[in-house]
Amino acid sequence: MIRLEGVTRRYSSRAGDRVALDNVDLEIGRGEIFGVVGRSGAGKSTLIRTINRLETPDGGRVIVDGEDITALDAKGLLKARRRIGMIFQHFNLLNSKTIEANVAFPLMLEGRPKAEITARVAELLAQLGLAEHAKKYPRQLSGGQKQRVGIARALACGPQVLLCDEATSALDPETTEDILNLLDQLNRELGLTIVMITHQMEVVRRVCDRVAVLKDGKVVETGRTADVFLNPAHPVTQAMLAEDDDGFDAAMAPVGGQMARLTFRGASTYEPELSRIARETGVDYSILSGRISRIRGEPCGQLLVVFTGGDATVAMARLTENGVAVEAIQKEAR
Ligand SMILES: Nc1ncnc2c1ncn2[C@@H]1O[C@H](COP(=O)(O)OP(=O)(O)OP(=O)(O)O)[C@@H](O)[C@H]1O
Repeated sequence: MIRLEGVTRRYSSRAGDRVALDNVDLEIGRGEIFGVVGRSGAGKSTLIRTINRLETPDGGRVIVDGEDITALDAKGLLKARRRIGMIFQHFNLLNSKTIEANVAFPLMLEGRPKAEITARVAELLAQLGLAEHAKKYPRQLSGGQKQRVGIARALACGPQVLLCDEATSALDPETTEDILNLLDQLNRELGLTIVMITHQMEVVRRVCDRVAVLKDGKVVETGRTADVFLNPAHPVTQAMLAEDDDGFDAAMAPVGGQMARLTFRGASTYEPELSRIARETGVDYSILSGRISRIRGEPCGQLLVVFTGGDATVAMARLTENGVAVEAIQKEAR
């Protein structure tokens, strides 16, 4: 659905040249929810803005639904943008206009007939639970309601793609959950392809099918969210996930024995494999840290344990045979 091929974007300033995107290749499938994460300044905003050409790349191509966005003239670009909606961290609503006028705005720009606009706006406001707010102004709404208006406006022209620029970063956790549920629902019901940039790992864990990690304008890691989050390969991914976790430092644990990280996925998450195998092999274990959660709906758990007594190597082999991913950790090496 969306393909970035060798996309490069440079900025020049008095302080010197800066490469915000460095030869980025990325493929996002139709109907996917795709997350882009990275530290501040990694190039996330620049990347998402090349998809609707709010940023024009210096090199490379951006293909959306078979069309080269980078090659379009002004008229072609306007047309293409109807297929690509966007929402923002601070909503970017027109504060002097009512909610219904905000949602009507892109349809008016398109010159649609008045009766059609009225009907479409009513439909969108009802769909997003905003009907009772139609005559209000943005300042009279909460952050979550404002983001719903942003989504209604972004959907007005019936896009295939929705770009979300830190769409939940200004919202409290409960409202974030509400907006993520809504995006999830729109993805399923409309088949909408969603690209979201965020610094909130929890947002990716909750809704993204796949994720890309950016560092210094380069994609350093990409894959299915569960694969990347349970087994992060790049140091920046590892660091961002560790900050998001409880910050537990295994090296500080005052225990001897064989330390291991165990990863359970799918149904095995709920099976008592560890205690069964410990009993059968005669090892003892202490749990140093643990987390059981869902990543994009898939149950998964990760435990950091120390095996003492018995033969830890046998216990780890048995766990592996039973579908648990086992990573032995050399304490000194951490
Ligand atoms: N208009 C601009 N002019 C000059 N440099 C820019 C401009 N926009 C972005 N940059 C630089 O490009 C790099 C990438 O910026 P970008 O905003 O894409 O990163 P980001 O990952 O979205 O960061 P943040 O999470 O802080 O928003 C940064 O070094 C930034 O300073």
